[in-house]
This record gives sequence, structure tokens and C-alpha cells, in this order.
Amino acid sequence: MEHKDGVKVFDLSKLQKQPNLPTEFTWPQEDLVNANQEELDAPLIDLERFARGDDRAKAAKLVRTACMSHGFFQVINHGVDASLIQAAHEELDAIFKLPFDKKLSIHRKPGSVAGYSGGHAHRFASKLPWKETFSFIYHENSSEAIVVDYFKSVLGQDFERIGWVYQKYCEALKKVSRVIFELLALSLGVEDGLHYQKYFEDGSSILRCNCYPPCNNPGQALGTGPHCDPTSLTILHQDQVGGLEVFVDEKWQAVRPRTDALVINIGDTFMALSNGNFKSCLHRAVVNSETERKSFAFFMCPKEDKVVRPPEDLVSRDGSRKYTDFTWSDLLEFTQKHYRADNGTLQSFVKRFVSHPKTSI
Ligand SMILES: C=C1C[C@]23C[C@H]1CC[C@H]2[C@]1(C)CCC[C@@](C)(C(=O)O)[C@H]1[C@@H]3C(=O)O
Ligand SMILES: O=C(O)CCC(=O)C(=O)O
Ligand SMILES: [Fe+2]
Repeated sequence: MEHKDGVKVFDLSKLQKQPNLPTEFTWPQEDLVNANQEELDAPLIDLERFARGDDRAKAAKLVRTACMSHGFFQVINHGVDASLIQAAHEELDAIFKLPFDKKLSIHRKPGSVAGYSGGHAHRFASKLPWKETFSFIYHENSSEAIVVDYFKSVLGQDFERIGWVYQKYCEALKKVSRVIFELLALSLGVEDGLHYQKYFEDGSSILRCNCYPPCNNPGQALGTGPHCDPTSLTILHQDQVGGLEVFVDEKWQAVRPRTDALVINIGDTFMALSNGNFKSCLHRAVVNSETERKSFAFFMCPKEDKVVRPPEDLVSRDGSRKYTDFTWSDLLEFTQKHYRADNGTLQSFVKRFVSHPKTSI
């Protein structure tokens, strides 16, 4: 274990060779309950057909049922080139196989979500996730390629080509998100079918690359503990190893990897935007002793200072507002400073937000 600017950073490539798990990475028994043997039976939506206008009502109904109960579904024929997804996975080694010193030099800084992290030891002292992550921000800006610039600025000119792979990947996911927001509006019965698509047009996103090394004690560790994403919509691609689980019908259920599918999670902010009708998805990632696993989570967020408020027609149909007005920057600050994301983040945030003046949150 090393220190970077006074914070702890674990070298997981070293730790994975040791027989015992450091206590910081052990999880309590109640969080380690094994997944049910059955795999999750989640809707698989053909986005090309939906965009073409075929079976729209059927797709919307499937999504509505899944999102009202647990906030999870998958999409296929999403339009992201299989070769781009493959390149994004292949290029990850260029980051995760960097020498530890180099990883330390690109470490996530306090207050920022961008950069490298090994086990999140800079944020938490116990129940650490058995994973390495590399994250960066993406938003549309006509004058610059923001991802390429980030790669060049933190990793150097040699990383320009790889930066372009992730720039293109983010652009492709943003395009997919427009169709998904239309599908969500239709599923919720919102009058303006483009309401969410327009709302997120100037939003920003975070692409998080996750790498879960093999773990000699998979029964005591978790790659990512049980949590709901505080963001709005997560578009995830996982490799063939498997490990993602969703809590449905009071049990953990595994999501079988499909190379051709993108996994969609509702996050806390979208739960608020849907006036609580759609549930934020409770999920986790387990680890194994044999194979390294990789995934990409594209977290979509509203523009930082934009008010998070459900559409009027949805509120009048429901009769009242479920959550108070807030902004993504308020919730982000809460999760970074005061609360470790779990399945109660939004409730706890709103409670604190209502009782504390905004400036002191
Ligand atoms: C705003 C953010 C906080 C987290 C990174 C981005 C998007 C999602 C968040 C996260 C993935 C939610 C679960 C807990 C967390 C600590 C994690 O396990 O990685 C999260 C983020 C973080 O602060 O790193
Ligand atoms: O790796 C996965 O499958 C899940 C990752 C995740 O939940 C996250 O990064 O928020
Ligand atoms: Fe997540």
C-alpha cells in the first residue's frame, strides 16, 4: 500500500498474488449472500425496431414493468459498432497494465471523479471494492474532443490514439441514450415524448472503466458493493466473464453477459425525474478467483446546475411531488462528502437537503 498526497492507494496487481485478503477489502456476511441460481430474466429491447416505430407500445410496456419494479433492462441492435466496443475493451490494458508509479501519477484528486483509483482507498477505510477504475468526463463540445484532450493531458501525446477510441465510444453512447430517453418517456406516459432527450442534451457524463482482478478470496470480497448509481442513467457493457448482479424479488440475480447487449440501469436522479415511478436499480459486482473482468459504465448526468424536476403532466397525474427540487451538483456533493452510495442515497439526501440550508450541505 502506498500513499499519494496523504491518501492510501492499494496496488491491486501486487495484492492479487497474496493468499490473504487485507481486512480493508473484507465485507460483512450480510452483503456476501450468494446470488440465486437462476439468472435474471430482464427484458431485452431491440432499439433499432423501436427507433423505426415497430412494436413501440410493446417495448414501452416491458420497460415500464421492469423499471417500476427494479430499474433494469438490456438493449440490443443499439447501433454501437461491435468493433468499437471490442477496441474499447482491448485498449484498457494500456491503462490497467501501466506501472503502479504511473497509475499514482494519474490518480483521482479529492473532489474530482476523473482519474485512476485502486480499491477506492482514497475515499473509504473499510469494505473496499476489489477493483481498479479509470474515469473521465464526457460532454458534447463542438470545439474540442474532451476525452482525447484528457488522455493527452494526463497520459501524454502517445495516448492520443487511445483517447480517440474512448471519445468515439462516448459519442456513440450519447447517441444511444437519445433513443433510450424516448423509450423511457413513452414507458412513463409523458406527453412530450422528447422531454428527457431534450433535458439531457446539454448534460455531461462520466465514463468509468472498471477492472476487477482475480481474487484469491472471492467469498469475502466484492468488486462493487450493493449500491444504486446516484446518476440518472447508466449504460454498461460487460465482457464475457460475468459478475454483475441485480437485486430483484428480494434476491440477488446474475446478469448473464451478452456481447451484443448494453445493460441499462435507472439511477437515483432519474428516479426523481420520474417522480419516483421508476426505481433506481440496486446492483453489485462479485469477483472470482480465476479471471480478470472488465466493464464500462457510462453514467449520464444532467447539467450540474439544472433543476431535477419531473414533467408537469406526470406530477399532476400522480397528484403530488415525490422529491423536492435539487440539482445534480447538490446530490454529487452529498455522495462525495457525506454519504456512501447505497439503496437509500436519494431518501437520505432529500431528508438532509430539506433540513439543511443549501450552503451547508
Ligand atoms: C458521481 C459519481 C460517484 C461514483 C462515480 C460517479 C458515478 C457513480 C458513483 C459510484 C459508482 C456509485 C457507487 C459507489 C462508488 C463509490 C463506486 O463504487 O465506485 C461511486 C462513485 C465514486 O465516487 O467513485
Ligand atoms: O462492473 C459492473 O458490472 C458494475 C459496475 C457498477 O455498478 C458501477 O461502476 O457503478
Ligand atoms: Fe453501479
